[in-house]
Amino acid sequence: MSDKVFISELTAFATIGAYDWEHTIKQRLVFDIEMAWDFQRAVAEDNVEYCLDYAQVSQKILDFVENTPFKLVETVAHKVADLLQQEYAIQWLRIQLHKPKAVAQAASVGVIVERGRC
Ligand SMILES: Nc1nc2c(c(=O)[nH]1)N=C([C@H](O)[C@@H](O)CO)CN2
Repeated sequence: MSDKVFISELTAFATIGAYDWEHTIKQRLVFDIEMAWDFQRAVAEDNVEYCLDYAQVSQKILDFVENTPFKLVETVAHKVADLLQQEYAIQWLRIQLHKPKAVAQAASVGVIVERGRC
């Protein structure tokens, strides 16, 4: 199966950082996510009920990330991957998580987490 749903540049304002001062502010986290999903039934019935609903997935991530304090971007990426695999029957997913202003000289920094098989 090679059908995928993606969410690009999903932006959350989160309490995130390894240092104490970072827990007094909100910082931007940006997610690029790809998720394997078999489109067969959704296409056959042309019905969103059988889709992996990108709007619902986006809201679930934002609700979680914007209401939970984290130290590391690694923790955010792992917990979001866990959340998605618990909530949806996703066989494979890839999350690229950016913390855009964390290194002044870099366009962006962050982590990539991949789960399952495509
Ligand atoms: N691999 C990581 N390195 C760093 C992280 C992180 O979450 N993962 N975080 C920081 C600080 O929070 C930084 O973003 C702010 O100075 C440093 N390195």
